[in-house]
Amino acid sequence: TQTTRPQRMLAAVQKNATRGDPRSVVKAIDQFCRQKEWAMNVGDEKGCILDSVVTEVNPETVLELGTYCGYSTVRIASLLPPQAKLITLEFNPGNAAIARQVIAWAGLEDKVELVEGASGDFIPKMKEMFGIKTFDLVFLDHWKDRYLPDTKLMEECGLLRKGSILLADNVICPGTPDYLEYIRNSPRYKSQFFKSHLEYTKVEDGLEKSIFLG
Ligand SMILES: C[C@H](C[C@H]1O[C@@H](n2cnc3c(N)ncnc32)[C@H](O)[C@@H]1O)NC(=O)c1cc(-c2ccc(F)cc2)cc(O)c1O
Ligand SMILES: [Mg+2]
Repeated sequence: TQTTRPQRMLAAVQKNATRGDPRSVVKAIDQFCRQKEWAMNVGDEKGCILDSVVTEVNPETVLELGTYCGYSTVRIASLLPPQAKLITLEFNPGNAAIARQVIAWAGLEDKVELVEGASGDFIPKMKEMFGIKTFDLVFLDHWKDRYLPDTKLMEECGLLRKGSILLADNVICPGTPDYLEYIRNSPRYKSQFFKSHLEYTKVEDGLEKSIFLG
């Protein structure tokens, strides 16, 4: 029977990456996507920008929306301080199952809570489920038309504090026009655009980094 692309990606990790070595997992996925099959990971070019933001923020609490296969989860978790926690939401069960195994191969399962479900259902439950008061960093990489409603939901649920950072993938391609319009014009955010390219291609894309002003 036919395997899925996430399954083939996991097989490449298990074949080419060293257990417990997050950088080798990231490298194996990037090689798979460049040499074998394109996949919608944030990728190596935007991944370096992600790494620099994570390092700068040095967050204790991180929320990732849209785990996919766990590529950005591994990049982020590998840079977190010892007690830090990364909560990642993925509603496709097949993708969640692969992501769990990718995260485990990297040896990062203790830093990551993968929740299988939709962001809209789980964002309001973050406090009760994980005792999280606010998130220091949020990485938005899920359905592009959910960035705006989920940002408003996080505001309403009091999950953002003065200084919380939102980092959004794909603001050019596929694009998140309503989110960009809101976040760039709201007096409650200060935003910065990082020009880059769609993962593994020359197509223009970029990340939007926004700081919540309270
Ligand atoms: C949306 C996906 C990423 C994952 O997000 C999960 N998801 C969704 N909505 C929710 C939710 N509401 N809650 C929890 N999880 C959720 C899903 O199941 C996928 O696994 N990402 C993309 O579609 C994506 C697409 C492209 C892309 C660009 C050019 C093309 F020609 C074709 C595709 C590039 C990217 O960089 C992406 O990130
Ligand atoms: Mg993306």
